[in-house]
Amino acid sequence: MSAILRLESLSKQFVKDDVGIVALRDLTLGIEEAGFVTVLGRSGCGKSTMLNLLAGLIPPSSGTVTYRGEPILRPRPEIGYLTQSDTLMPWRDVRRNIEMPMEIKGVPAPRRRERAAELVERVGLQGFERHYPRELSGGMRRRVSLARMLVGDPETLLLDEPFGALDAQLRTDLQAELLRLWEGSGQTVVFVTHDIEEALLLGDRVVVLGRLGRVVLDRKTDIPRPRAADEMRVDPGFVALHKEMTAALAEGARS
Ligand SMILES: Nc1ncnc2c1ncn2[C@@H]1O[C@H](COP(=O)(O)OP(=O)(O)OP(=O)(O)O)[C@@H](O)[C@H]1O
Repeated sequence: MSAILRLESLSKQFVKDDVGIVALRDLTLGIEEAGFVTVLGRSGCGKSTMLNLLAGLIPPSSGTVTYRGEPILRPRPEIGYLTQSDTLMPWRDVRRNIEMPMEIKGVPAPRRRERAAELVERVGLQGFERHYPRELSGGMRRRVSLARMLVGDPETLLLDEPFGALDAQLRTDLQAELLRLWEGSGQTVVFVTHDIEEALLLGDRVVVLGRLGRVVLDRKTDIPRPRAADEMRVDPGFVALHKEMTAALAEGARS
């Protein structure tokens, strides 16, 4: 397997009030280029810590994280990261939030405008360019965050429960939009969730993490796309995978 991202014997320990908290212990995982991998795990098993390490936001306590064979020591422009909570700037409107990564890179204003307009269209926010985050719904804010992540054309996308706080219908819509944006793009996606159905509907490979990031199950799913949730729920193959994931999550919580 040619892994674009590789975690090798990775451990992460935090220190809080002089007490060590182990978040990940000895995690080894390779992520293939252009694939859609979902990482499934209960709350607290170290999923966000793993993404923060992949994003180069925090250093490992031991072990290595590499991207195309190079150690990840700081955030890289090739890797986009969509965190669980909103990090939009409240004082910037939609367009200027989307333009922000380009501003940091020093892209000239006309090019920024043009690129932001493309992204606004891709995520379906036409007409809202001059709105501020507080004037948008939760789903729209997620779209802005998605657009801001995509604006620099990252090769790899890290998404941390990006649609967790949304209602079921909106979540389904945004999942479909994400797949539409990803399909044929050649981008590598690592999508973290604690929802089994979401993991199976989106990923081609599901990695189930247990306590301290232990890999309990690592499974290629081979479910043909498109995958409609209502059809999948009655599909025997999907139901069997769902059961397998449920058992893996339960096992991960035990040990
Ligand atoms: N900055 C930090 N300082 C101290 N402890 C931390 C820090 N970040 C994470 N932890 C601890 O590391 C463990 C793993 O946390 P992490 O956020 O990675 O889990 P998670 O699987 O993403 O959880 P959730 O699904 O609830 O977001 C937890 O015990 C958490 O309290």
